[in-house]
This record gives sequence, C-alpha cells and structure tokens, in this order.
Amino acid sequence: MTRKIEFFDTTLRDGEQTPGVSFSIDEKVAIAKQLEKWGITVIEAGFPAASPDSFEAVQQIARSLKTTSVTGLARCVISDIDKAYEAVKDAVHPQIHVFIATSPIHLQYKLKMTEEQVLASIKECVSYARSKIDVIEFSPEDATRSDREFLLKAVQTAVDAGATYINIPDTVGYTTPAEFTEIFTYLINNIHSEREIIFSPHCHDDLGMAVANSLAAIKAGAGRVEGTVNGIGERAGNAALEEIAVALHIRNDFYEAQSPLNLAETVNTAALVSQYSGIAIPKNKAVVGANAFAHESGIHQDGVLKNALTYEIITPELVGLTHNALPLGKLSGRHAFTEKLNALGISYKTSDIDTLFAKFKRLADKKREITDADIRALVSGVIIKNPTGFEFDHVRFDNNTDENSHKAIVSLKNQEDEILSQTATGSGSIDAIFKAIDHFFQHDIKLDSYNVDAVTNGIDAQAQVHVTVTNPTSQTCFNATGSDYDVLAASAKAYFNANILVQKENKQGSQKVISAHAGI
Ligand SMILES: CC(=O)SCCNC(=O)CCNC(=O)[C@H](O)C(C)(C)COP(=O)(O)OP(=O)(O)OC[C@H]1O[C@@H](n2cnc3c(N)ncnc32)[C@H](O)[C@@H]1OP(=O)(O)O
Ligand SMILES: CC(C)C(=O)C(=O)O
Repeated sequence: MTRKIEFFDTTLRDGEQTPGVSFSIDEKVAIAKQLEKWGITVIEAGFPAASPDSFEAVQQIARSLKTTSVTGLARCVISDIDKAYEAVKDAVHPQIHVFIATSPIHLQYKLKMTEEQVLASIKECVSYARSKIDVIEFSPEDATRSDREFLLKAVQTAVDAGATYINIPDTVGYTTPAEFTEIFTYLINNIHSEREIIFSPHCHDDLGMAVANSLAAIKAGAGRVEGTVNGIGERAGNAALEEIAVALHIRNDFYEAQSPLNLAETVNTAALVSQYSGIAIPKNKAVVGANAFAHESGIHQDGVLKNALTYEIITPELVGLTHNALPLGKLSGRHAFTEKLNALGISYKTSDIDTLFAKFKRLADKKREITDADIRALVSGVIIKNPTGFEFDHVRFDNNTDENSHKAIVSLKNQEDEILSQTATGSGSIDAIFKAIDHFFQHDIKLDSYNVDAVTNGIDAQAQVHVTVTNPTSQTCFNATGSDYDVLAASAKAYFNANILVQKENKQGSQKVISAHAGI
C-alpha cells in the first residue's frame, strides 16, 4: 500500500540560513505561493522572533495562502512562542514548531542546562504552544548526537505535552541511512500515545547524505519529511525536496510512499528559488540541473535513440521541462508572451505587463530564440521591486581615456523616470562600473566573488552574473544576481542588487543612501 508523505518546506527559514541568502518579504510571499502551487503540505515561513521583517513575512504568508499549512519556528522560550502564534494565527491551517537541543554537547556548552531542565522546558513550552494552537511540531535539535534513551524521554515529554509531529533533526549532517533507520525504528516503536504521532526527518548535507537519510527515515515509517528547494540551507544545506519527491515517484516499488507534489511544477519552483536566493543550480544537480537529461557519450546516445529507458529513469516532462510548444521570438505578441509567463508559473501584476513586454521585445531583437530560462531571467527585477524605488537603467563608457583606464557612466532611474548617473574610472570595465555604483551608496562593501554564466547555450546567450559581497559593518555576506544580454549591464545589475541588500541590512532610508547627479 502506498502511503502519502507530508512535505514540509523550510526554504524560507532554514534555506534563508544559507550564507549570503536574504529574501525580501515580497520574494518570500512569491516563493510561498509557488510552493503552494507545487503541492507542499506545510511551509515553515520563518522564525518570527528573529526580527520584525521575519515576523512580517510569516504573517503575510499566513494571510496569503489558501490551502497550505503555515508554521513558524520558536525556541523553548515563551516570548518566541507568542511571536510565532501572532505571526501564523491567521493562516487557514496554522502550526507552531518548537525546538530545543538534546545532545550532551549542546546541553553543556550552548544551553548550559541539565537534562532535567531541558525536559521541564519542553513540557512547559510545548503545552504553552498547544494551549494556543492545535497542531504543534517538536524538534529535539541535534537528535542524532543525543543519547537514545534521553532522546526518547524528550520526545515522549513533547508528545505528552500535546505535540502531534515529532521532527528528528540531523542538525549537523552526522548520521547515516542505516543509523537513521535504527533511530526512527526505536522512537516509533517506543513512543506511547493515544493520538496518532507523525515522525519526520530534517536532514543536513554535511556528509552528502541528506536525501539518502531522509529517504531511509521514510522507509522506516516517517509520515512527513522536511527539506528545502534545491537543498539550500545552513552550511552544506538541507535535503533537497525535489530529489526526495522524484525518488519516491521513481522508486515507489521500494518506498511504497508518494509525495503530494505536482511534479510538473518542480522546474518552475527550483528556478524561482535559484533566482531569489542568488544561488545557481549546479549543472550536474539531480532532477533540476541543466545536465540532468543530457546524454553526451556515444554508447549512451545510441541507447537513448533506440529506447530512452536504457539510460533515462526520469523524463524531463515529469519535472516540468516540457518541449517548447510555444517558441517565442521577435514576432511574438502580447498574448503569446503572457501565455508563456502563465505556463512558467510566473505571477505578475497586469500593470507590469507593458514593462515586461518591452523588455522581451528588446531582447528578441538581439536574440533569435527566446527560451524559458531567458524569460525567467528577463522578469527578475520587474516582478519584485527593490525597496529603494531606484532601478538600474544603463551603463556606457567614455572612450576618451587612455588605454589603461576605463571610465564608466552608470545610470539609475527613479520612480519619476528621472535618470541619475555616477561616473568612475577603473583599471578595467567591471572595476569602473562597480566604483560608479559605489558612488550611489553611502556605505562601503567588499566584493568577495564575481562569476559570469550564460543563461542558455549559444553565442547570443544572455549573461547571468553572480556576486557575493560582505557588509563591513556586520560582516554579513550577501549573494545577488543580474541578467542581461550585455555582460557589463548584467554585472552592474548584480552589484547594484547586492548594494540594495547591504543597504537594507543597514536600515538606512533609501533617499539618504542613493546619492546621484541627474542627467550626467
Ligand atoms: C539548528 C537551527 O537552524 S536553529 C535556528 C537558527 N536560526 C536562528 O538563529 C535565527 C536567527 N537568530 C536570531 O535572530 C537570534 O539568534 C535570536 C533572536 C533568535 C536570539 O537572539 P539573542 O536573544 O540575542 O540570543 P543569541 O542568538 O545571542 O543566543 C541564543 C540564546 O538562545 C538560547 N537557545 C538556543 N536555542 C534554544 C532553544 N531551542 N530553546 C531555548 N533557548 C535556546 C541559547 O542558549 C542562547 O541563550 P543565552 O543567551 O542564555 O546564552
Ligand atoms: C530547528 C531544527 C529543526 C533545525 O533546523 C535543525 O536542527 O537543523
């Protein structure tokens, strides 16, 4: 008999703990809506006590979703639980996720608590959360490095206090599939409750086993699984939900379990998260990587031509990589263009269509075939507006300089459509552009990395630039991307977007920060 496994997505909470990732509230809401379309059961929308922005994001998501459950994370701290409750209470199906560590190393050095104090705290906090909301999940953090008997006591205490879901985190990615199977079997067989208790794994990828460990837990009886889109998350990341879902689908014979996901929305979901997180999907990534369906060597190609099943266990169609039934080009009209946005699951405001369509036509004039990846790159920056009200407009060069220096003029457009420009000289084009952008902002940022990629194959491909910068005030790093047909403009967009993230962290008013001279 096939069991239906609940999918718990923590892209917006643990995923945002990825170094350099910072989603805006609008981006979080857009991702949450796509996760709902994908069929996710529960979205962990954030850690409401962490900051006012986290709280607001969880609240907006709770109020926006129609069917999906929304949860917020809380420490075993009453004020965290109050914040989580306030943030999720308007959701159609609200939940609260309470956690505290149970491993000796966390108790001794981090919490400075005894086992008895931890059990008392679980009892107090889970019952308090349960007095506010019906559905409570409890996580014994660092469960896989905890003493088994104490782990069972902690879990039993949470169940007795009213938790329905018990999540077993492999917080530091330490366990193995065989060991995790033993842990799940031990807990499931020894827990006592009159109510049905649902167990779930929450795995990290430090040893590259997050997906394998999650699948082992499902095989051992877990009814829910936690993870993120594209496996983003703290350190080496979390278990990639798209990989777990496809593994359950393809190996249903073995797992006898299925995901609730609409797998055809997988590529759209992965692309959206990649775009807003600024983390490119590796070409060789399972399920959604660009090479996942490419067959290079002769023997493989021969086999696939004779029968695709020889080397292809997943079809591109399964995950939403459909044959381009509606190719777009410079002669396409608005109807075809909006049809394509809908097919790609891109949500837009009707008022943005003119801008998007104009951008599309400009690109189509330069590029023969416009692919789905081009469309996704093209809409970024229009759908989600940055909070400054300024947007990158263009970059040009003053050629009247000597051959060893480059003079860039970077122009931004404000909400009144006025062009504001800054000029700078540098040893190379990128140096000059980034210095000109620095003049707009009253903060210094450190450029840690700069990478250029092509959105699609071919000599006329759009460029996608990824930058990582550090805010010297807080030492926080941020990723940002920019796409354009012109690699210099893509670089300027990426660096401008990175500056916006730093500015947001420094919480200065936009008008104060952007300084520019009009019309240079
Ligand atoms: C494994 C995980 O992914 S856990 C989730 C990680 N996510 C985050 O940390 C979100 C971002 N964090 C934050 O914004 C902040 O850390 C806050 C707002 C949560 C707390 O900030 P602060 O009150 O300044 O505390 P700080 O972060 O310095 O230290 C954490 C404190 O919480 C305690 N703590 C940690 N986990 C728990 C828990 N589950 N239950 C109770 N207390 C806990 C620590 O022992 C420490 O207590 P101490 O101050 O008495 O030593
Ligand atoms: C809060 C818990 C579930 C967590 O993120 C972890 O332990 O990794």
